[in-house]
Amino acid sequence: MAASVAVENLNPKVLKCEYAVRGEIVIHAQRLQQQLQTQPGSLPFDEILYCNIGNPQSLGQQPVTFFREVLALCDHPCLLEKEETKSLFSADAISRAKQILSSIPGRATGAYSHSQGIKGLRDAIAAGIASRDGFPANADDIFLTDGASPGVHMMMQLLIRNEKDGILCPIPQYPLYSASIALHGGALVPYYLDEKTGWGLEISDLKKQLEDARSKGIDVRALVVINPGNPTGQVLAEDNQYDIVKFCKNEGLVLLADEVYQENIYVDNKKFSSFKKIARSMGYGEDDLPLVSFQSVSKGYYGECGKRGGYMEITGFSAPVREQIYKIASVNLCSNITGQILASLVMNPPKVGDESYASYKAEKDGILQSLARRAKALEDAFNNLEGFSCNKAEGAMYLFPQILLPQKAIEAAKAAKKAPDAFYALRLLESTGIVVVPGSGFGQVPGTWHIRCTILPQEDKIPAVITRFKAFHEAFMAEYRD
Ligand SMILES: Cc1ncc(COP(=O)(O)O)c(CN[C@@H]2CONC2=O)c1O
Repeated sequence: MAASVAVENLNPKVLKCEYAVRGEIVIHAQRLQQQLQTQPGSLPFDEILYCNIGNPQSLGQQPVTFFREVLALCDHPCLLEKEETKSLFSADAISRAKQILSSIPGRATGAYSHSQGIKGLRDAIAAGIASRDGFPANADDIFLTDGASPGVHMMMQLLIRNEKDGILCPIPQYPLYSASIALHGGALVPYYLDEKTGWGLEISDLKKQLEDARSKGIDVRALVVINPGNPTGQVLAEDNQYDIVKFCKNEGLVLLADEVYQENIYVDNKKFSSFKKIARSMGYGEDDLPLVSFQSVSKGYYGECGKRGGYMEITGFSAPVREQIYKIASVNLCSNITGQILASLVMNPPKVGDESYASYKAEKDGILQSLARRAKALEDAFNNLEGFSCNKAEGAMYLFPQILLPQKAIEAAKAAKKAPDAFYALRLLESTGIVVVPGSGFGQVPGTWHIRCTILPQEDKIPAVITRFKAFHEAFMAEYRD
């Protein structure tokens, strides 16, 4: 009897979905890692260096002490009754844990919470947003989520009715968006970031793509903006943000603002401004623009990917629509409480005068300054490789260099039935153990080839990464130079 479940009879939306950040190159890397364990010395390298995913703590980054102190105390409240705790935990972590527990019904971190998240934590996050932006924020607009990803899925689920509903997405884009649009059966409407202008976003191109989609009967519902950008690392200029807000308002689009890298800014001439702040500073209020802002505990200087914390702040939607969003959130009952607590800490870190402020600030600055140095070192190294051109990583956690591959390499890739950048990434992995993601996984201007490499290997490993990468690339080019 034929298998009752086979690829042939699965949901075609699942089959259409792709997520390259953990795709074929990573799966091959995991096989090689297995081989290193069972057959040491059998490969031309002794470790796999995962530069495919923005997962800082998997590469040695340490968590922020204050955040972990508070989480530990919240998860084991009886510690707060013990005298010795005062010698092990900072006074402000103890008081913050008590404050958080008092906002949790029954002080029970093991209980389901409100489906938008614990009200007291949402109050704290709203206060943090207001302090960041200088404009009010409302706890009832906040939905705490298990990372930003589920929030993105919820909004796609809400907005996409059928294949005629389109979502404007940047190309290159973080493939959560293309994957979620595919899973929900919608249409991805691309707008190209301009590599020549440092991945700038041209409103004229947005307009052209929107009109082109509408002419084909696509009802474009929303515009996704990732700022700072993944994989491109650009930080939008404020005047560009003003234009984007105006565009969404004029065209009746929901603005989906992915701001998970808001703390990852490495250049002095750019700073992060939330789209909420931009919209409010333009005088746009609740009735002018439907805006969803996504934040996460996975990035920044905290890098707490595995704790699965984050939120979406929803403004500019009518009460009946908000009820539908609440209903979707309620189906999953609630997000995990540890992630909720951490999201409230990330948005309300120690302040000047707090006992932990000095150590917290030293940890935060140390991590961000090191990330900036690593970004610069890798950017310079890539720009010194034949055929590479790499824009500056102004923010986020990635470099996305373009590679001019020789025709012979492109033909070899074709013979291997692989995209040229995937062919390159596979050869890089097999020669050096370095795992990057092919640009094909993010989308790129047709005929151009890129790779995405994180800036996350610990700083003392960066010279070895550069040396190994350079040696591989020189050999690859010698093999395939036209
Ligand atoms: C732009 C962007 N949005 C949302 C997410 C989802 O994060 P959480 O669900 O963890 O909050 C990521 C994760 N970054 C992926 C994961 O690591 N590398 C990446 O490109 C991201 O880069």
